[in-house]
Parts: sequence; structure tokens; C-alpha cells
Amino acid sequence: MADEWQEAYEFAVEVARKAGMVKIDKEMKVLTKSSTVDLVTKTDERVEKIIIEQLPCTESTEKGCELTDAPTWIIDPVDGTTNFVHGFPFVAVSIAFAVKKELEFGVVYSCLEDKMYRARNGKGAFCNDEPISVSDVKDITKSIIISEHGTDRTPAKVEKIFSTMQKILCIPVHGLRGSGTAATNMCLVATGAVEAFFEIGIHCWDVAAGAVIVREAGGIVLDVSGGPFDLMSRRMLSANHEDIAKRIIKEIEVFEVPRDDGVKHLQQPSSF
Ligand SMILES: O=P(O)(O)O[C@H]1[C@H](O)[C@@H](O)[C@H](O)[C@@H](O)[C@@H]1O
Ligand SMILES: [Mg+2]
Repeated sequence: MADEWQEAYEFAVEVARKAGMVKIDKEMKVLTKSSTVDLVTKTDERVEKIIIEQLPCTESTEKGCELTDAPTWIIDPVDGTTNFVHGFPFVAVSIAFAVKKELEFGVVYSCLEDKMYRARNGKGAFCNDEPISVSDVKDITKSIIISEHGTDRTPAKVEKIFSTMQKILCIPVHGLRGSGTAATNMCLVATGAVEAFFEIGIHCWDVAAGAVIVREAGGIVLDVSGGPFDLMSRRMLSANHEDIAKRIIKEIEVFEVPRDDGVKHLQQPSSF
């Protein structure tokens, strides 16, 4: 049987590259989404339009996310919009494709670094056409971990986020980092530059492509409780190895966030 999705995969790489030809423009119009620190720009809209016009069979929906069995594109035109607005040099285009609710391939173009990350189920992960793989460090005290504080500044949530970061820092780990884009953070796990990245509050479009890239690079993608990864849950932990993941999970102070699909919060059974 012909390789059904290969053409779509290759096409997504080209579309991501074209969409990534964005320029840092000091006069850009900045708008806000869920809060005054959750930014979106006219460029986000322009890039989204470029992508949607070029990808085959796209129907765009303004109404949140619902993953059905139909072939579905999951797009973040500018991941790292706050970076983009400030000229902080990590901005990515993220394009994923799911079939029957399973992610089939993911493409992340880190445009300012000109790094094209891509992966397809069972076919490996690549950066600029070179195969990539996760780090082999299993000792958390020899690791670098990424987390982000997101855009919800409710004091109780911020407290949990910083308390988690403090506990992880004091394990101790070699360092804590954050590029400001979830898609790029996941690619940093996939290349072995860091051992893990976790965040509560991200959206499906921030992490869908990265999830395929991490898995194909030999890593794991889980819920922050250790249970199976649920794309709509807005909770994600990606790691090079389950030893690193288990150790981080011990320290994560989980808090509730509304799911992307609007379904009431589901309890995630831990696989550890
Ligand atoms: O830049 P966007 O697409 O809004 O995504 C980022 C999100 O807004 C932040 O809350 C997260 O901390 C980042 O990891 C996302 O990539
Ligand atoms: Mg994003």
C-alpha cells in the first residue's frame, strides 16, 4: 500500500519553512488572549492564514479543539509569541497531523535559528535532515530540566509552579532553563540538550508536533502525573528516560486547568 501520509508530511515541512519567514517588527500590533500577558500579534494571524491556505483539506474552527477520527492538522503559527514581540530569539512554527486521534507526524521550525525539526511515526526524528536522539543521562543530578511559568498569573498557581521549580533545582540538577516556546523546548529534549521539559497550562497546538519529535528521538511523553499523555489535558512531561521522568513527577505540584476540549478534568492513572 502506498505510504498514505508521506506527501502530507513533506508538504508540512515546506509550509512550515515558508511560514517561518517572519520578521521581528518593532511596530507590530500586539493583542492579548486569555490574560494581559498572553500575547498574540497580527503576525500570528498572518502566518496562520498562510499555513491554512496552503495545507490541503483544511477547515478552520474558532471553537476550541475537538479531536475526531478525521485527519486533523494541529497548528501553532507562532509558538513563543512573547519572545517574538520582544525579539527574544526563540520562535517556532509548529504543525502536527493526527489521524484517528493519533499523532502521525510533527514539524517544528525554529525560524530564527533556522532549525527544521521533523518526525513521523516509526520513521525517526531529524533536525535539518540529521537524525537526532535524546540524551542518555539517567541521573537527575546530571541533568538540565526545562519548565515554563506560562501566562496564568493567579498567585496560587504561580506559587505551585515556583515551588515545583525550587524543589527540582534543589535535588540538585545542573540547571533549569526555558526557551519561552514549548515546541522548541520539546525539540531540545529530542536533541539531548536537556533531559526533560514539563508544563501545566500549555495547549494542544503548543505540544502536538513536539510530542512526535520527542518519541521518535527515543524519549517519552507523559502526563505530569506519570499517566498516559492526553493531548487535550494541557499537561505534559517529556523526558529522555523514565528514571528522569519519575524523579521529576515526585516534585511536581499539580494544579487544575480547564482542558482544551472542554471535557471535565479526567483523573490520569500513573504508570509508575
Ligand atoms: O507563544 P504561545 O503560542 O502563546 O505559546 C506559549 C504559551 O503562551 C506559554 O504560556 C508557554 O509557557 C509556552 O511554553 C508556550 O509555548
Ligand atoms: Mg504556542
